[in-house]
Amino acid sequence: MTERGLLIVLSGPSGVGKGTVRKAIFDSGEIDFEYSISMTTRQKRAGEEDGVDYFFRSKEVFEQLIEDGGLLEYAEYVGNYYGTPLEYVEQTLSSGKDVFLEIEVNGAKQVREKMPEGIFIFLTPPDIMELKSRILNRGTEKIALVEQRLEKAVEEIKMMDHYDYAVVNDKVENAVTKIKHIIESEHLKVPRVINRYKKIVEEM
Ligand SMILES: Nc1ncnc2c1ncn2[C@@H]1O[C@H](COP(=O)(O)OP(=O)(O)OP(=O)(O)O)[C@@H](O)[C@H]1O
Ligand SMILES: Nc1nc2c(ncn2[C@@H]2O[C@H](COP(=O)(O)O)[C@@H](O)[C@H]2O)c(=O)[nH]1
Repeated sequence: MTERGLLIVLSGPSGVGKGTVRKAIFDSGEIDFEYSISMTTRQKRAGEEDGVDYFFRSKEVFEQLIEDGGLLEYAEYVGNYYGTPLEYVEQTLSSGKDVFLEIEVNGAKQVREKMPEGIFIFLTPPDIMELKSRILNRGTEKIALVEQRLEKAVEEIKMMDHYDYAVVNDKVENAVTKIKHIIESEHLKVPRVINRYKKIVEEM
């Protein structure tokens, strides 16, 4: 039987750098995982592509998927829905590949309840002013929305103690190194290693 992949959940306030760090880990080529593309009802930003950055769907389609049980988790975040399609996550983990989720805290809490074997990492900014300047510099949100996201951020940072690991994203390379170590260590945990040996012995 194929060993189930590892579920890696990266949370943290909007603008902290989750996407930047995840892409840098992937581009390093040292850690293999599949990124779970989320679904959202928010408007596409300039440069974003459907099926790459998100599955951009209407509120009606999203609500139907909730009703059909098609989401592993979902949350409403500053006026829009965001959620993780269940089938992709389940199939990919079953095929033995690691899956990486990049989601906000309420969604992560739901995943913790359903898949407690996952690793839950909280990415935090060095301070709130740095977070504000990252969101502003990204230039994707109007000022009123930046303020709303910052208010959310304060609440989200208070939920850090629900996570297994906390990583400060001061410099991208520091956060990348730490998260790579976390993932590598999880793969070295005894139950996983025993499983791997079992498979080798069975194939002998
Ligand atoms: N360590 C860092 N130092 C300075 N700037 C950073 C750092 N990490 C990310 N950034 C910048 O901060 C901005 C936000 O990063 P990014 O979009 O990756 O955040 P995010 O957490 O994925 O946001 P969201 O949750 O809203 O999608 C980007 O402009 C990115 O280049
Ligand atoms: N609970 C979930 N949160 C998600 C998901 N995909 C993204 N997100 C988070 O939403 C906010 C806002 O994202 P943005 O793209 O509008 O800046 C941010 O914290 C994302 O991480 C998801 O599937 N579920």
